[in-house]
This record gives sequence, structure tokens and C-alpha cells, in this order.
Amino acid sequence: MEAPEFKDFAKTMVDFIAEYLENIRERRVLPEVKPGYLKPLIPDAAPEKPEKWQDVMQDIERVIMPGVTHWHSPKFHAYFPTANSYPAIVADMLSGAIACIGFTWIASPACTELEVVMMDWLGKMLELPAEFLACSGGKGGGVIQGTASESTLVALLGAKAKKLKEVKELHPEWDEHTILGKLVGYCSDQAHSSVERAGLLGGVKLRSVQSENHRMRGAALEKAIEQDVAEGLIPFYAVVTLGTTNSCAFDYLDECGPVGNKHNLWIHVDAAYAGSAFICPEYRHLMKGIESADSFNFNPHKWMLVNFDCSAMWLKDPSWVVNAFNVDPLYLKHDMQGSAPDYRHWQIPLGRRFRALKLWFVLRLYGVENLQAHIRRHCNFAKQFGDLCVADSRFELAAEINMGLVCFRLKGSNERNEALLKRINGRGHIHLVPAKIKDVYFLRMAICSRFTQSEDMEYSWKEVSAAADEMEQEQ
Ligand SMILES: N[C@@H](Cc1c[nH]c2ccc(O)cc12)C(=O)O
Repeated sequence: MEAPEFKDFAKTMVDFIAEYLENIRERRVLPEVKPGYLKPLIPDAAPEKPEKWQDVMQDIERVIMPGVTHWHSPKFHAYFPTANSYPAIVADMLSGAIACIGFTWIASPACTELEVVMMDWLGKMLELPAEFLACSGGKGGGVIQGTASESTLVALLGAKAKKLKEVKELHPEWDEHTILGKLVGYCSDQAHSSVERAGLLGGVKLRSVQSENHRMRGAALEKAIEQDVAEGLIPFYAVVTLGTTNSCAFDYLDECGPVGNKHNLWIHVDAAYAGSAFICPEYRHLMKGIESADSFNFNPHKWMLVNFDCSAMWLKDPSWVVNAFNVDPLYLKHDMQGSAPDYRHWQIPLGRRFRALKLWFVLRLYGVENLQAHIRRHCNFAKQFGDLCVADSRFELAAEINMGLVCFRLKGSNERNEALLKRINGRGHIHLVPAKIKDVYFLRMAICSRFTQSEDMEYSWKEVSAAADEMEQEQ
């Protein structure tokens, strides 16, 4: 493809994208296709001769759209949001054009340097302690990871390397295998499953601490630590979740952090979804105790209008992570080593895309004010839905409304609620997923779309109540 044709193709695609997103509300949010739907729609093998881009464009509606779940529809309320904005889409186009692999500074200096500055901008927006920021002149700094799960694992591996060194110094007679077998980390029973997985991948024990009202408390964490120490184990790491997946609950960081510090644990804060809200001063009390953390992570790709993937992670002392994974083949060495971060040491894969561009575009083209307005709008929509819900005596809230998430259920059995959800998703007009805490099954209404208006929330409520009406009529 030559440039003139590329320009036509790309312009057509830009028009298509704008049409798609602006009219997304009209599409059925959940596709009706069955597994295997796509294969018969396209040939069995790649074409020998080139086709026309117009033919490819045609096939988007025919082949792809019938099988798309429309995550950016105001009728999509499943999981948590994933972000989408025009500035981020355009930035990804440029990233695709530069198409560098920014594993070291010299591999594309702008890729590394913009990331360092963007992580400082973002850290300042959240009022993170200066120790986390590169601009403070200390050891700290930020990095863009792919997902929060990756950040949890990277932090765990850094914590493991740190504790291994400490214990080896204390007990030179112990071999590494013995020490590793004694290491134990902690998280709340409400933490995301990726924390347990990080323990499995890192080859260490992970203990789940019973939460109180869905939130981990310092005393419960300390009790677990003390029990383990009494049994000869070595506590090394704790994940504090700010905004759990089930109910968007907040662990008490101001209690758990100091407990972790006292027992010399690495404290990692996983604020994957809710962290974006900390750009609004009124939510920052929920991150009280942040100065006690060693690493902090949230996903601008969830709730801050930066398209997937962009998971922001800060470390007070990245050297533990950098040294834990350091391999240094000749072909990756360069003369400037040491004067700027070589991000390949901060992450699991070697390759990395120019993701800082989308942060830069979004932060500049929205401004902090509009990003704050986006968060506040979503929180207000959640309140609106919550009010509609409690005004109907058939329903109850299953948890306090936090951020843009409403956890609700029909009064009565889990089975009734399972039937309700099946009916709602079966109608296909809105899409929700369930959760269960302590054997209580409930539905989660997450506010996800940038396009959501107050009328959309009324529509979604009507769908829920219509499904409940149907159930009553059938009884
Ligand atoms: N998709 C997420 C998974 C994840 C990790 N930690 C979380 C905390 C809350 C939450 O709702 C989801 C997650 C990721 O970025 O890996």
C-alpha cells in the first residue's frame, strides 16, 4: 500500500470509528452469535493476490460487528470500564507509525523520556508522595505496565528479591531454596484473583486475610503475620486493594501500611479501577497511608480515558525490581546506560510500545478538569441508579455504593437473583455480571461508557425492573 491509498483508507476508517462510537447506543450490547460463527464467514486461507481496502472495510460490518460486545455502549455495565477516547485513539495511530520497541533509552529516547515525565505528571495529579516521583531527584519513579496483574507480579518479584537478600545476610547458613519455602505474602479475601496468581507465578505462599465489611483491617493483617512468624515463616509482601472487583471496597491502607512497615513487608497498593478517582481531591482520603507503600498502581486504561493498555505503576525504590531481572547481553547495552531508565528492567516482557503518547495526548486534550468531571459524572450516575433501585421495595443494595459501581439484588434467594441476571442478559439490551461475597449473590451495575447520559441510567433501570416484572408475572 502506498501513501495516497493509505490516506484514503485511514480517513475512511476514522469516519467509520466516529460513526461507530457516536451511534454505539443503537447496537445490541451483547452479540447473539454462537461459538464458531466467524469461520464460515471468511475463506479458509489467506488470499494469494491482494484485495482492495474497500473490501476489507465492507467486511467489518459483515464479519466483525456481529461478534462484538460493545464495551463502550452506555448499555454495557459489566466488569469495570475500559477507557476509550479520541485523543488516545489518535495517539495509538502515531505510536503505530513510529512503531519503536522502547526497551532501552537508546532504542527510542523519546519513548522512555516521555514516559518518565508523564508518570510524574500523573503522580502529581494524584498527589502521590514525592518519593514516588522521578522529578523528586530520589530513587523513585513510574513505569507503564500492561495491566494491574503485571504490576502486582512485578512488585512481588521485587519484594521477593529484597527479602531474599535481607535473610541471606541474617542467615548465611540457609540456602536459597529453604528461604524461598518460608516466604509468605498477604492480601484481603476480596483481592483480585491476579494476586493469588502472582503468588503462584512467583513460587511463594500467599495468605488471604479475612476482610471486615469487605475491607482488610490492619489488626487482621497483623494477626496473620504474627501467626506465620510463630510458625517459622517469613512474611515479605502485602497487597492492599483500593477498589475491589466485587464491591469496590477499600482496604484500610492507613492501618495495613504501618503494620507492613513495622514487620518489614513490601506494601503494594492495587488501585486498578478506583485509582483514577484520586485525581479528585474529595476521594483522596481513601488513599490515606499511601506514604507507607513501596509501590502503587492504577489503570488509566480503566477510568481515565486512556485506551488499553496503560497501567501506571510507581516504585519508591525500583532498584529491587531492576536488579531482580537484570540480564545484560551485549546487543542491549548502550553508552548512556545509567543516565535514564532502561525500562526493560522494570517489567516482564522485553518489548514495549510507545504508550506514553496516549497519556500525553489525553492529559493535554482533556486537561485535569475534564478528567475530574468524567469521574464525578460516573459517580453521580451510580448514585442515580442506586436511588432508583432502593425506591423499588423489591430490591436492596448488596454493598455501599462506591465510585461508579452499584451492587444490588432482589430481596430473597440467590437463585432468584441468578434468574434475574439471566433474564436481563437474555433480553440483550443491557449487560451486567454478578459477584458473590460470603455466599450472597448479587448483580453489579458498573457505569462504564464515556457516552452515558442520565437517560441511559433510567433506561438501564427500566430494563432491570422489566426483567423483575417478567419474573413476577411468570410465578
Ligand atoms: N484487569 C485487571 C485485573 C485486576 C488486577 N487488580 C485488580 C483490582 C481490581 C479490579 O477490579 C481488577 C483488577 C488488570 O489490570 O490486571
